[in-house]
Amino acid sequence: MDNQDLQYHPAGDIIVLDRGEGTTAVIHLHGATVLSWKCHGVENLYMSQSAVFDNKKAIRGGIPVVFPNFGPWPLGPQHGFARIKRWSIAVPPRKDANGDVIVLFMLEADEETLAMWNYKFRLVYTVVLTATSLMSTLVVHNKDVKSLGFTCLLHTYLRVADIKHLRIEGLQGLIYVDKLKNGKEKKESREFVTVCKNYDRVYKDAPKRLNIVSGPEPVRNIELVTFNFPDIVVWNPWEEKAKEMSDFDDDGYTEMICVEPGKVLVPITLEAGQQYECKQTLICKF
Ligand SMILES: O=P(O)(O)OC[C@H]1O[C@H](O)[C@H](O)[C@@H](O)[C@@H]1O
Repeated sequence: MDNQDLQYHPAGDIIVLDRGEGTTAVIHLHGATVLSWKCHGVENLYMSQSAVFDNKKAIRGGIPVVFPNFGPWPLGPQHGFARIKRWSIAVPPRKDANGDVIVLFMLEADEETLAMWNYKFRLVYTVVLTATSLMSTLVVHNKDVKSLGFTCLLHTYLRVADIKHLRIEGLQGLIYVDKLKNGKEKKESREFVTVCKNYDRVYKDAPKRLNIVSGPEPVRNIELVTFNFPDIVVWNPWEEKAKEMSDFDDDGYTEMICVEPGKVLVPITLEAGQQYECKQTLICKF
């Protein structure tokens, strides 16, 4: 997304973090969705050209926040409501002594969320832009007098130069749940995970560091470092499914991969007053 595109959004919806030298992040208050993360002028996130910005639908691309449920849900919309609620700015963007830019967003229970999920909660989402990284920290607070259970995930759409040259390093030996085979479990034998078809797998107990490399020119290498996100979802809809989604470009699957750190296979239970912190750091390796 370039700055010109931002003109299409109503004023006040968009937060721009600018660290200088072409390193920027753009965040939409709808879902606190990170729309763009550029490192020295190079965009690292995929945003569908057909994404809908109506402050209703989840934004197709960037980093939507999934809470309180990953996947289909009897109580509300797929992937929960956090990605389709308007977040508030808890602390406006500011630069720290290193020149890094930090902003904090907040989402709390309201009439609409209580009607589908009857728990008082507070989410605090911190985004930090450094010279080479984008850190996203989600803290879930139980503000209720009863315990609550949830799953959560950062639905990170990475831009890849060409899906044919993608390899994800660090998943070898892990058990994964294949969502396209009725949740069948299998062990990942490959040193580098490649994707050449509709792909929707949840890797269990993933290591805290993964590399997502794509090429050929320019070679993109993103390191993903996680905290309290034991599961990694890898998703690419491929050609046929991409065409079925009105907000997904027909050929978009060739230039994206979702690598989504989450806590999705075993829900978290928080007692009254407790909190859970989880974090992803994306590092641009040159
Ligand atoms: O279309 P959405 O609701 O945004 O979901 C997009 C995708 O999200 C995740 O990656 C899930 O594992 C997929 O099963 C799902 O299709």
